[in-house]
Amino acid sequence: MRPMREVPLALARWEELSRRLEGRRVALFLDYDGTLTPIVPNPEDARLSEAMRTTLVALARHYPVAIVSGRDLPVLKGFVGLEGVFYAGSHGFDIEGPGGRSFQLEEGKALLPELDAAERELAAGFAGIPGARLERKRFSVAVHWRHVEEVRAAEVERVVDAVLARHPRLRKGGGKKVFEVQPALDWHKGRAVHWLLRALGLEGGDVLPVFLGDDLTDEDAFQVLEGRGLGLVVRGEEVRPTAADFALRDVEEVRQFLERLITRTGGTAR
Ligand SMILES: O=P(O)(O)OC[C@H]1O[C@H](O[C@H]2O[C@H](CO)[C@@H](O)[C@H](O)[C@H]2O)[C@H](O)[C@@H](O)[C@@H]1O
Repeated sequence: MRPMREVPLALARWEELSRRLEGRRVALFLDYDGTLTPIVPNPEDARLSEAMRTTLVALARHYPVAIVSGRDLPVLKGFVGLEGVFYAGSHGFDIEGPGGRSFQLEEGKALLPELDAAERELAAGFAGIPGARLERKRFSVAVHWRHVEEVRAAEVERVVDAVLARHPRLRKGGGKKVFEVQPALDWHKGRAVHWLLRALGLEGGDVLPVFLGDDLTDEDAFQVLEGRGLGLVVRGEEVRPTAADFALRDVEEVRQFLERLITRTGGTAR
């Protein structure tokens, strides 16, 4: 891990980066919010731009592509809406892989009634906090506090912690002005990337998995790929430490990076 600002910018170091791709079969794993779409005030407004959609269509012709997100799987598929791309929702607990193969973590399914109970308790707890908003995904409940008054933000976390104290088999994750209440299991985006690589028959040493993401939950994937693949962090204004190898400044740089992958000479198509 190193400070975000010390991570070299991918586009500025393109020659060096593209040498690491040479002779390898590249597989792409892309986060959604903050990576393919800019962060916006309301989750339902985070729509893919036409430019990014066009880029993804071309990308998927050249490389295996999976979108790995904290979003609910059906919502994610609806937003992206592309065939020939694989999808992992609920932070990797709910996957739609190649050949119609799907995966839902069994231990996670067993905890769904507990998640339902926590969701009800969270809703009751937030009744008195204007701006707090719940977003239910199959395997997690996002507690958005972006629209909560600054002075009351700590109250949101207290409600989440109180609910979790009654549900020790659930845990709290973090993100951009959001807490995620999810099964306390050893499963995350990095494990989902492994599952997808296996399902795609891409476990060999000639394969280079490349993960692009902007948030804390993407760090699990960067760590899993350390020494094995490449991690690119979309850094925005953030200053936290990261395990990523390279950085991109924003969503537009993500698109430019993906375009370079499409057009690079000697690229290893699938
Ligand atoms: O793993 P991701 O694809 O990055 O999803 C992470 C969470 O993203 C969404 O929330 C965040 O983006 C919203 C839209 O820009 C923003 O309004 C919100 O404040 C952010 O926290 C999504 O709503 C969550 O379900 C995802 O887990």
